[in-house]
Amino acid sequence: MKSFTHRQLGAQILRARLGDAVELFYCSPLADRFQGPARGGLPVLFPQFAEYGRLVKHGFARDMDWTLLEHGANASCERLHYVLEVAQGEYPGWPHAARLELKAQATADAVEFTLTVLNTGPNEFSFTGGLHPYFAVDDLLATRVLGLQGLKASDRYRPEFKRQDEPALSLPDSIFERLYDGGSEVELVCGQKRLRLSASGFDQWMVWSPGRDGAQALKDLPDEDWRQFLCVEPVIVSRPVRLAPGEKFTGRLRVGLA
Ligand SMILES: O=P(O)(O)OC[C@H]1O[C@@H](O)[C@H](O)[C@@H](O)[C@@H]1O
Repeated sequence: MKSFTHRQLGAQILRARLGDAVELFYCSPLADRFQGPARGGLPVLFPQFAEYGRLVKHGFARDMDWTLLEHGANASCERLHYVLEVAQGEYPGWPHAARLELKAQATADAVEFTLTVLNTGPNEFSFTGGLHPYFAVDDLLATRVLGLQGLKASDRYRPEFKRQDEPALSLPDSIFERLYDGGSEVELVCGQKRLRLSASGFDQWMVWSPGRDGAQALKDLPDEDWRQFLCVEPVIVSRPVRLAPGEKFTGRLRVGLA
């Protein structure tokens, strides 16, 4: 089985296939022209989500070279295992030590991503972050996210929005950024493609799309490609995870057919 295309920088999975035919992720065709994380696939965000803190946007883990510990495949399964050891004092502004591991596993009916964070230093620390999948869709404007109904939400561009009342979320052609609180399982529906996303450990979903105008501001994304993906991200934002020395966090995202 061959599902994953990946690279050491950020342990970023660029492509993943579910079964024989379903491409899970969008990845920008311009990615190779730019340094840093690719616009697409599955970036890992740690120890800070976006600009919710004083560190660099989305934290430093996506800009560091991880070590590939294992990559194995047989007829029914493919496995990847990356590790990042962060030594105390290595990253300015973050005086802690941690071992991050990203494991990915593809089988015929699901692809699963597991991020663990182990505090390897002498002091407690807290972090935010998560996984930032760019799910490939045929047309963002025909895409719906189900399973968010009743959840509290905060919307960066519509501060009056507080709760999802409609059963389905549909996306506009303008920039969209909404953080949903809770909800361990959602469905992403676009035409024939129906994906079930199940998360554990992470306790919020960030739904993000740059929209038509936002895409023009992103140099690493062709202007018209904003319609080809939607980010539905299992994250930790509002309630940072605290880890005592020796404690470990586990966050998981499973993607299967709905
Ligand atoms: O361009 P970046 O740094 O990869 O971030 C993309 C987007 O990622 C989303 O998770 C954030 O909610 C947005 O605020 C952010 O713009």
